[in-house]
Amino acid sequence: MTTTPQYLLTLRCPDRKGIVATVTTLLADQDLLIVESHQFEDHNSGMFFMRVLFAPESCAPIDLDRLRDLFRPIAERFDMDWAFRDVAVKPRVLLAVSRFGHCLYDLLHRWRSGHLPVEIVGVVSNHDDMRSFTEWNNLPYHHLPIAKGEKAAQEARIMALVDELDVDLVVLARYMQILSPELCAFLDKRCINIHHSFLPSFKGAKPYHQAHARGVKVIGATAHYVTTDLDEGPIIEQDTKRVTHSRSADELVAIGQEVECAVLARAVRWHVEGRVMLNGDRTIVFD
Ligand SMILES: Nc1nc2c(c(=O)[nH]1)N[C@@H](CN(C=O)c1ccc(C(=O)N[C@@H](CCC(=O)O)C(=O)O)cc1)CN2
Repeated sequence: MTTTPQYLLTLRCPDRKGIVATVTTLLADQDLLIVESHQFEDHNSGMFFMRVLFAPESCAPIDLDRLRDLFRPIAERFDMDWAFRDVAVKPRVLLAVSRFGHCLYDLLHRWRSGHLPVEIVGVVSNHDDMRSFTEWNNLPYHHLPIAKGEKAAQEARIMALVDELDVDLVVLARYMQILSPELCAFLDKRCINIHHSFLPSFKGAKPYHQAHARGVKVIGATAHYVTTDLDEGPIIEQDTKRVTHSRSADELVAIGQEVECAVLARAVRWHVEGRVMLNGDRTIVFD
């Protein structure tokens, strides 16, 4: 059964009268039907954000470059940062993992079940633990260990892989290495990490043990874009789970894994569906 082609417009610009009217008039003039539309004005920054999913009335594919040419004068008039994309073109995703596989298993299950609109092009790791599971999923496994003092060389191989595989998004699915400022800059706005705490609490490598020592009654997980400042990147999604005094640190680890998987999967899906827009050090999520 052929599905109607769908396209996405995302934009941000200084807020002023007539943005929505002008954008939707152009789409209507081109016989394009709006399927879903979200907009938000940030009073503090005076910036306006918009996401429009649209489809051709004719149900026939459109010439996206022609639409871009028609839209460009509008974008210049409103000083927009904008992008059109064909929803059928799936973003190419590279997953990164260390020893804990729960987020990797979950993402690959959702992908194989058709619940994640991406093309997973491989898995990279500084350990060999997840090779068999990855290759069982018919995906290439790139084992890039970090020899003492060789972090820069290992990161250079990661950057080369990202270019070779034409990767649109790197997902740190419990990749337990701190990325250098150079790698963060190379992956700017296209690298999502799952941190196993309800940020800003308990940054660093062992948040569940920190949480247990603090005696918290709620634990959680946070998906965020990766920046040089550890666990400080713009937050995309968070969730929590109540816990009691009776839980050991290891039990918190087990309870938290469920939350990590759900939070990371939502953040990745929203990112690849163009539902996440950066607003300074924060995000706007049109879910
Ligand atoms: N530049 C960034 N790199 C990474 C981030 C980030 O936000 N910015 N997030 C981490 C993931 N993470 C927590 O979510 C995390 C990973 C690793 C560590 C850490 O201290 N690692 C040690 C080595 C630990 C080991 O070998 O097991 C280290 O790198 O020296 C803290 C937090 C991913 N990277």
